[in-house]
Amino acid sequence: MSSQITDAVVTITGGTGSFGSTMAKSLLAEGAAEVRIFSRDEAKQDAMRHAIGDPRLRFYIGDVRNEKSVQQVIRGTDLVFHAAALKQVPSCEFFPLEAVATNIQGSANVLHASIDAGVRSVVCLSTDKAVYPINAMGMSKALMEKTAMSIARANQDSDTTISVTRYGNVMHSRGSVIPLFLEQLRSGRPLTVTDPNMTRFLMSLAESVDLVKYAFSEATTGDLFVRKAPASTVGALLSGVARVAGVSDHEVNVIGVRHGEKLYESLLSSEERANAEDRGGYFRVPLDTRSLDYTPYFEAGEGENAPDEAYTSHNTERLDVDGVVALLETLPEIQALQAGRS
Ligand SMILES: O=c1ccn([C@@H]2O[C@H](COP(=O)(O)OP(=O)(O)O[C@H]3O[C@H](CO)[C@H](O)[C@H](O)[C@H]3O)[C@@H](O)[C@H]2O)c(=O)[nH]1
Repeated sequence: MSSQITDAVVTITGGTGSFGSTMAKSLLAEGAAEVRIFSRDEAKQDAMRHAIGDPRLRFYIGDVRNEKSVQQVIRGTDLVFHAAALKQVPSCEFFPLEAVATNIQGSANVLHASIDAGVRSVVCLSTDKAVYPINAMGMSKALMEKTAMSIARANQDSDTTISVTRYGNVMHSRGSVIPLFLEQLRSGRPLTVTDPNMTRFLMSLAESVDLVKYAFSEATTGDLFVRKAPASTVGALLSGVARVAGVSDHEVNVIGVRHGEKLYESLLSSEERANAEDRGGYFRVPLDTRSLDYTPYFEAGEGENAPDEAYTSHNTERLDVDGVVALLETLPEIQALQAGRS
């Protein structure tokens, strides 16, 4: 794996986010020749430049919607991690065409530019919200996946391997529920809980970086990878967060399910799971290589595997409060919080 990174030129689209900066540090530590950060916001780029301070880190202002800017950063690149996206459920709900432009059309720009430039491998980041999508963010990510797969199918003889990774909620990510609960506990406000029985997959940022690297080193073009992950109810998560914060007595305010929100998430649909290869810690769903012959879709059966049960946050390994606490205590942010208290 390292040998593929050593001396490589890597582009990370949407590279100033928490995924991008963690991945960039890891690539630099593994001996990448150059890591190109492609994003829209010069202030975030400046902050990252100061925080990491490595001359091999190069910054490109641009937008995945703008083909020219994408072509410019990708020229001369060996590997691409495509993380740029509109990810917030409400903003995509209000502005779905913006999600189409960035998440679907922008991804197509990245993929075409990568093939044209002879990039070795492109990994596109997707989300559990793309499975049985109910909101515009998930729908646009589902279509990004389909776009990636159709471009992979049409370019199987090219030098470029295209793959997709899907992961669920990243614990303690910006704007997510764990920092919100911590802030509510710190300020003595009631904890706002949507539905204590709702479940979510739990994954750390380090694990999401591992999944993307796994896809990069293992993929045949058109593969989709999912990392198996435990889940918990929001009720158990809340109790776990309170315990690591050292708060035993707190008020809970049940606010109800938010717009566009599911009771549980799925990482694999039932059809995908039936066709998935179980690789221990990961599932690999290979490309459906059917040609442009429409007949098998409409008239003939193909003896495919019968649909299995979907892989969801309701039926994966379920952590109780002790399990949630053990997982939380592996996060650097929680370790810093606990160190500050002792
Ligand atoms: O005040 C709150 C906020 C959230 N939750 C619950 O906590 C869980 C996690 O909520 P997050 O907001 O952390 O994560 P979401 O699954 O809702 O989705 C988040 O991650 C997505 C990426 O997958 C998008 O970025 C999205 O906009 C962002 O909210 C959910 O069950 C939610 O109902 C609460 O109980 N109380």
